[in-house]
Amino acid sequence: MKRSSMSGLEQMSLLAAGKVPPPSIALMPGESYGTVDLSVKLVRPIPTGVRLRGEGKLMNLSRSVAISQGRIVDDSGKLYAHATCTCMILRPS
Ligand SMILES: CC(C)(COP(=O)(O)OP(=O)(O)OC[C@H]1O[C@@H](n2cnc3c(N)ncnc32)[C@H](O)[C@@H]1OP(=O)(O)O)[C@@H](O)C(=O)NCCC(=O)NCCSC(=O)Cc1ccccc1
Repeated sequence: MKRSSMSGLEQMSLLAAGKVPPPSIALMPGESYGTVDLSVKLVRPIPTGVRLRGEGKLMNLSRSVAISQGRIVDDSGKLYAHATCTCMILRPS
């Protein structure tokens, strides 16, 4: 069956992958992060065959928590989905 749009899970995966810049760019050697929360809003179906762009921004970085936002847009800037992600910074003890 030929599909005309992406599933919610596919869109979420795209957003999760696109939660760029990941907190890792702000991490020191030896540090890592774990995703605590990922909130996704799918505002219109994504048709197949459309070129999309994933955009991400690190909104805030505290000692223990990184908050980033991501969005999926097409070439004209039309918004398809956006997400907010909260990650815990994990430091070696
Ligand atoms: C339907 C709603 C949740 C709410 O919209 P509303 O508050 O009623 O606002 P409004 O009417 O202003 O429309 C806003 C934009 O949405 C578009 N559109 C609206 N209805 C339909 C439709 N029946 N079919 C296609 N497109 C529709 C509409 O053209 C407009 O886009 P445009 O400005 O012309 O480019 C919308 O945000 C949406 O489809 N999100 C993505 C959901 C998704 O992909 N989930 C992934 C899992 S798949 C799933 O869940 C199954 C499912 C898929 C689609 C629908 C139902 C079930």
